[in-house]
Amino acid sequence: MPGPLAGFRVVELSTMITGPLTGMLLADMGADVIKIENPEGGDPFRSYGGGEYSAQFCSYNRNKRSVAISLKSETGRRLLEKLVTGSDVLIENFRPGVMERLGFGDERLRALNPRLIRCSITGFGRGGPYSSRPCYDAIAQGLSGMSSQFLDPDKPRLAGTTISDNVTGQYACYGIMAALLERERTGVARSVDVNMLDATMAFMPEPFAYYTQNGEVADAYLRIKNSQAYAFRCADGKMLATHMASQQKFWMQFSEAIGRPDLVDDPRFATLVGRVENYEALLDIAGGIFAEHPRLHWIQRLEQFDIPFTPVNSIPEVFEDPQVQHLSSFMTLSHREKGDLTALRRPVTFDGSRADQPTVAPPTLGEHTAEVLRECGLETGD
Ligand SMILES: CC(C)(COP(=O)(O)OP(=O)(O)OC[C@H]1O[C@@H](n2cnc3c(N)ncnc32)[C@H](O)[C@@H]1OP(=O)(O)O)[C@@H](O)C(=O)NCCC(=O)NCCSC(=O)C(=O)O
Repeated sequence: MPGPLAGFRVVELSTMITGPLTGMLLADMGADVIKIENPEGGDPFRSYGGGEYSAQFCSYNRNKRSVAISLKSETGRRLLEKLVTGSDVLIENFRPGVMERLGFGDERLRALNPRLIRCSITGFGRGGPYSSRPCYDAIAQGLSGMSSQFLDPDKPRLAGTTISDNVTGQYACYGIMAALLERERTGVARSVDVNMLDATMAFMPEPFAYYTQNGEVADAYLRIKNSQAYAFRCADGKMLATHMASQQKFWMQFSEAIGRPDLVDDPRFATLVGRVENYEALLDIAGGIFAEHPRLHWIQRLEQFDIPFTPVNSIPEVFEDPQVQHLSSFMTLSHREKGDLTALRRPVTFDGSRADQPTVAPPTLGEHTAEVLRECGLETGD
């Protein structure tokens, strides 16, 4: 595999999003990631929507190898033992206690390979009153206070995208990278623990700071007002968002762009604080103006006046967006049996080039079982 982590081996015992994302972030950097799956259907994410190659599963498992083997069988245990001995990192996102029951608790792992960096992802940590509960994205969003931050207090909504899961996977990767760097320098391999509750709170430090420093809760509406973000519906029904930021020059240019230079002298809107206080009034005035022309008109006009703005793109529109096309953000992965698949590229490039981006399609269940067993000197059924 090309990439800066080429030569590092990772064993991934993970399902759904958190652990698989962590593994994929390392695989995207060139690590050899071996995902061990329960032969009974594999990662449950595979069968979301039927089949074993769902869009959900494919989003988090490219550039990996899949081994389908029961870790409760003799061969499975021997394989894991060999893999642990020859790997740099082990990622698991089971509930606390599962690794011990499988016979691979901390002490055993350390004894098998003192250089192994073990990364454990849990819902709530390895101890404490909730530690044995099952955890999914919605649970961490609710417990962390994140759900309460979404507008309507009578109907708190979950963020549609799986923010807690994805953020946890990224923090786990951050921990692993730091541990790897330290191990390379000092020879000491540490255990990395990340839990979804802490990760989600760490992702949104502002409401906690705002509450402790100002004694009140800044809800999402207040934050939008403070951030000077506006969304408008244009004449063709399409949405457009602008950001006035804190800079006065953008406000002046905006007033000109919408044909209302007089607003600059309006005392309600003259300062940032005024515009926050009179957010609704400004939204009404500008909203009426945006409703007069289709979105394309406004895109051209706001660009001409150097306003920070964006169309609120639908997912199909993202593919068509000229900047997304310029960045080549998507790539095609080809699988021998499954055909072509469109996938996002790694969002990090080195030396201005995409050349070291690994491009292996997600594996089918057990695609590499025989290959990995052979590499470990084992035969199926041993
Ligand atoms: C996701 C979970 C709720 C799933 O709960 P469970 O299905 O009850 O799994 P557990 O982790 O408790 O236990 C896993 C069991 O599978 C067994 N197991 C695992 N792999 C194997 C293989 N290869 N062979 C045989 N048996 C296996 C393992 O030994 C355990 O058995 P026994 O020892 O016999 O019990 C939980 O794992 C969890 O809370 N994980 C931590 C937080 C997390 O990452 N959540 C998912 C985020 S993704 C997400 O939220 C989202 O998609 O949305």
